[in-house]
Amino acid sequence: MPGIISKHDGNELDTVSDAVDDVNVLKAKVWDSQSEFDSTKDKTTFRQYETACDRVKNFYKEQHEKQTVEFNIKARADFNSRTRARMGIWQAMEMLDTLVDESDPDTSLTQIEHLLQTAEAIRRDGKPDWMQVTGLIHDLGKLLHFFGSQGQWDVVGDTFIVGCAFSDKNIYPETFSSNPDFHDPVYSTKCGIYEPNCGLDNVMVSWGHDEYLYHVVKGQSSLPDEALAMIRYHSFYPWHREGAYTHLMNEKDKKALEATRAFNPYDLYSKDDEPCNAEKLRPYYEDLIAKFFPPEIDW
Ligand SMILES: O[C@H]1[C@H](O)[C@@H](O)[C@H](O)[C@@H](O)[C@H]1O
Ligand SMILES: [Fe+2]
Ligand SMILES: [Fe+2]
Repeated sequence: MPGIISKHDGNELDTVSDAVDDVNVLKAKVWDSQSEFDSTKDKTTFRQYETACDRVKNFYKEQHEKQTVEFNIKARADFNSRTRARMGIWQAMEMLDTLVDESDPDTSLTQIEHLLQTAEAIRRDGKPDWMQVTGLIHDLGKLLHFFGSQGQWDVVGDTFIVGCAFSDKNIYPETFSSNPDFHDPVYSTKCGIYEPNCGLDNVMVSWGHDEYLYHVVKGQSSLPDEALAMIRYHSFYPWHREGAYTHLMNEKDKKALEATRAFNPYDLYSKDDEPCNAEKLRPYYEDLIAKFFPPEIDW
């Protein structure tokens, strides 16, 4: 009977794709442990969500409940409907500095510190100019918080895909059961509203600082595609670290994944580096910024 055959095939395919996912997780972990970034650090002390404080736990509970397909469509429409500000990169960094990120268990330093620590770690490893600038700007999308966001749940934190089943590779996966999409007959299926292997350009990654900054930077800088991938996916841990959502990837995304993984250690493990001297570093980074950006851009 065709029904039985297709069900049987489907199950086998699911098992194979789960196995592929598991291999990807292992690869990501091996890659991470071998990454050339500071081998003296104990990397197991970062991202400890089980033992994180209530501030972090409450943040994700709210985010996982409120990031629905409906919200994501509205957020993108709102983004396209207006320009929020016009300013240069350094000014944007200064503006962001007052934000304290509620989702982050690993740093209580200011955002400017985190941006400089990331860029400096990349620079110390002798990586190219464009990657240093990417480190310097990668979290500037958190400016959304000053541009009418509803809270922090639509700005910071790890990202995931909406419109298809929430992966259990997300942190606190049980909290998705409070999201109305969790019970939706289409959104709760493996591919949901998407075609298998449709490519991540064609899916909605939960709205926040990554997606926002990606769109801001794309048309207004000369940064390469790898930099855009690093910006767009740096919070997409279930994908770049845990190997989830591979069934939605296409060929192009393989390069994006490689770039994102190359960037991640600098973002994450620089969080306990010594604080930087912003005014001393400023001339160096202003020169770099000028190589890739005009003096002011639309936000
Ligand atoms: O808490 C952090 C923080 O908000 C980062 O900016 C984001 O990129 C990470 O994914 C998240 O875990
Ligand atoms: Fe980030
Ligand atoms: Fe960051």
